[in-house]
Amino acid sequence: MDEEGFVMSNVTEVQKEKNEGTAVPKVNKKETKKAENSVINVNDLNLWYGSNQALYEISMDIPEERVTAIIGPSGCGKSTFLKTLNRMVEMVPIVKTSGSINYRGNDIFSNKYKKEYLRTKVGMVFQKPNPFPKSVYDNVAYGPRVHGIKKKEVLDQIVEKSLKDAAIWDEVKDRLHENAYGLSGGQQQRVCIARALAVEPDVILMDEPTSALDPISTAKVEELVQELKEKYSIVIVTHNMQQAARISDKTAFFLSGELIEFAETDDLFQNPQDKRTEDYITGRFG
Ligand SMILES: Nc1ncnc2c1ncn2[C@@H]1O[C@H](COP(=O)(O)OP(=O)(O)OP(=O)(O)O)[C@@H](O)[C@H]1O
Repeated sequence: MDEEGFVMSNVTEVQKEKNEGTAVPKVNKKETKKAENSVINVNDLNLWYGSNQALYEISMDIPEERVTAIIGPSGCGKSTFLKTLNRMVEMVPIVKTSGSINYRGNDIFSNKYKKEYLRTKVGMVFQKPNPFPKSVYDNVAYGPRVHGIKKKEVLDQIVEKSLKDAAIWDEVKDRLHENAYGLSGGQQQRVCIARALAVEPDVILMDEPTSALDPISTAKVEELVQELKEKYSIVIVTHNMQQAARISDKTAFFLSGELIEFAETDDLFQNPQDKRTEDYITGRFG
């Protein structure tokens, strides 16, 4: 049975309705044959917003050059977990954590570790496209300029390569100096991905990057994710289980701040080991 087939057989009518509006053209999921190395190791992570605990004893290894999906009902801690991986969650001053996260073997919570460096290497793409009110060119050149790159030829090369890697070059190459707000939502999201790529990240965190997009733009971003995993490790939060099944290699199911199950995506959807995972993917709750 093909990928859509198995998902449809597992996802009930309730869930189909929830995913309504996501009649996304089929994406060819690229199979990864490489040996699995991990890029981020999370151990016994707990997180509190003030006195409210949002994450409980999370341990998982994020694989290198693969797509990891985070699924689970609203409020289960998906975004919190994602934003902890590059310490953006600490922008909320009441946040406290315990446990460890190592990025390429380095403890990201260590005083010696620079958050700015971490956020360059572990970049983020948000739910709603959020270009700066600047030209397409200046959006993509922003990060490299902050890192001190001034030469026009070098910036030109970075901008072109990043836009090509984000599969948007052909659509914007004649509009580089127009305001990015003039692009469609789907184009803006790919410019935001290009902006993230321009500082040469290693890991890309995506927080529901297609939830504000129409099905065609969603398919383009999903295809792009398949291209990007050749070079980058991707972690994507999605509400949409069909999307997780379409594009991810591994899936983590979160519930009430706990990691319930983390497995190869096909295994998690076809043969969930935990009853709570099964109930969720068959639409019994959430
Ligand atoms: N800035 C914040 N201050 C206080 N509590 C927060 C904050 N952000 C999130 N929380 C709490 O942390 C818990 C997890 O929220 P989080 O946004 O990570 O869940 P989620 O699974 O991403 O939800 P959704 O799918 O609705 O986006 C929730 O109980 C939420 O109320």
